[in-house]
Amino acid sequence: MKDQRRVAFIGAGSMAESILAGLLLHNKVSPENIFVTNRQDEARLTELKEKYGVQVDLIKESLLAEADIVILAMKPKGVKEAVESIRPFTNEKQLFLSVLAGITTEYISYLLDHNAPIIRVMPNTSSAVGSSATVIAQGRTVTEEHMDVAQSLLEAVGIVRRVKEVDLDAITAIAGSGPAYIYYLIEALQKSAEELLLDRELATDLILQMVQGSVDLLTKTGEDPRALYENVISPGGTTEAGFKVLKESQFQSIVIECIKNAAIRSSDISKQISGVPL
Ligand SMILES: NC(=O)C1=CN([C@@H]2O[C@H](COP(=O)(O)OP(=O)(O)OC[C@H]3O[C@@H](n4cnc5c(N)ncnc54)[C@H](O)[C@@H]3O)[C@@H](O)[C@H]2O)C=CC1
Ligand SMILES: O=C(O)[C@@H]1CCC=N1
Repeated sequence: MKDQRRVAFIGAGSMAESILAGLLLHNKVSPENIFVTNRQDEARLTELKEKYGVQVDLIKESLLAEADIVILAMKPKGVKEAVESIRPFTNEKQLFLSVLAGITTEYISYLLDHNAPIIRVMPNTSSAVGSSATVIAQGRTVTEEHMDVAQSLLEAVGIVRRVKEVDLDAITAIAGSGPAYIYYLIEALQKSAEELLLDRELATDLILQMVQGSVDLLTKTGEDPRALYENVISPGGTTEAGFKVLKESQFQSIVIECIKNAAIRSSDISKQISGVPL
């Protein structure tokens, strides 16, 4: 069902665009009810207006006056300046969603200086095609009804799970940053195909279907990844030869380190910017 609430995006970068594109693609909110602002980049706002038909304005007062739901989508380091710039035009009836990595609901509450409900959200860029793996976590003054509103809105851009805010650093590292790691792996597969003199277009078609098919098999069988990769490895065969290199270079340990480092960064952002670790 279409949501009649008016949604204002504060920040007009790649994450804001992914979410608004997903909301429009799934007809969840009409373009007349989506308002977008940013710090000062008028050309970017015009680009979004032309591409999606959304309402844009550099002047935050009129934009905020119209909004039922405010989505904070600037970089974490810009949160103080951004929230201070909108604070006079906000009120406790508005529902705030923050997609900012590492920024706690308590800190946003402190910046707003009132008790508006704030839900911390961690989506990913697959929102643009309705395939995000999104979580929502309840801030202090958030009710179940607010959570239902956020869930229903964000389900237009993918699956939504409710979690505790304390788990956000780990989830940010896995599901928020995760697409970048998967694309990096896909790029490595493309580079291998190139070194093996395969046609790039053919290789890309095969790689993408292979990745998609692997996810489909996992999902449809409910098997452990281990059972499925063991099925692929024929003794003395090609996969075993490939795996030898992965194991020698401790591929899984490297991935685990990568995710832990991203989670530490999320927690460090909290400490550096808000000084209030959760
Ligand atoms: N890119 C991603 O895959 C994901 C990003 N996020 C979070 O989304 C947020 C935005 O990330 P991106 O879109 O990648 O960044 P971006 O750099 O593409 O966009 C940031 C936007 O915020 C605007 N902005 C900066 N200061 C502002 C101010 N004072 N008032 C209004 N707007 C202001 C900028 O003009 C720009 O439009 C970050 O906090 C990030 O942690 C969360 C999940 C995934
Ligand atoms: O790299 C970042 O900090 C953001 C948060 C998750 C994905 N991108």
